[in-house]
Amino acid sequence: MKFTKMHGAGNDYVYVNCFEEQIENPAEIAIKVSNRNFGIGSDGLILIMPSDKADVRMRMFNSDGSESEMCGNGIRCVAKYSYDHGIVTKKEITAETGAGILTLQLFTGSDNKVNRVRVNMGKPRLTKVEIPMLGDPQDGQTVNQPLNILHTTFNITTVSMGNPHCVIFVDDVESFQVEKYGPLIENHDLFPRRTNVEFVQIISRTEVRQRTWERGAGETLACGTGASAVCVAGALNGLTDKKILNHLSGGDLELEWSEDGFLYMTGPATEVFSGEITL
Ligand SMILES: N[C@H](CCC[C@H](N)C(=O)O)C(=O)O
Repeated sequence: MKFTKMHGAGNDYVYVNCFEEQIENPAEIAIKVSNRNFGIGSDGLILIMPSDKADVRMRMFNSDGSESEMCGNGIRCVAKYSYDHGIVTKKEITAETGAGILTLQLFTGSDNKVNRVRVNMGKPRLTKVEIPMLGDPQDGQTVNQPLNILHTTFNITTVSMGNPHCVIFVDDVESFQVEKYGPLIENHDLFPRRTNVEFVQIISRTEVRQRTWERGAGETLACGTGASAVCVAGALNGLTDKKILNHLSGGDLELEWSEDGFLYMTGPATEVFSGEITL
């Protein structure tokens, strides 16, 4: 199988060009190639596919083999690959994802290769049914609600960007035990399809620092849908403005929850190397 290794702010995936390759068992391949000792090493597998609804289609699989509806860092790299390798020739393209058809603006460097992408991530979904999460649908949005984990009470705000996110604001994110609490919340009964978990320290009304425990992948260096959810959660809680700079462990993302209701994410996309692997 031919592949290209790419990352968005350190959130790294193995990409397969399915305009040229056919992948029969993506979940199994995701587990195998993601292994950082016995495989290629990545946070998961992303397929770049033809679409009859958009310029390209993305399917995304976490390192545990589970498929997600959307991947923010991944879709920027899909756009980069598609332009750099001639699948698309325009600098504004559409991509079919599990979260709907998204519009992306591509920015190139002096080498005419894409290095930054601005994604219209769509509108955040805020009802319990849309997250999805248990609870009375009549209760409306989940903003700053208590959740007890191991005798500690966390105040959670839940947002879907097509995939579920549970956002928790903490005083000191660097010292926070992400690996202790992340999996307990990811797999909590409250979330029938599990959830991604974002731990966020407010730096100012326009700047935050985020660490992420991802559904199906563990702690990653960045999470684009998670950063989008954090932008929404910060505004809903009155802690941030609707346009923020998010410092993730692997790099920075710019987020804006615009007046039109759409969430815009802007960030880097980097190609590391290409190769071939016998599975
Ligand atoms: N683990 C996520 C998918 C990857 C999201 C993240 N890598 C991003 O950049 O949005 C989930 O199962 O919903």
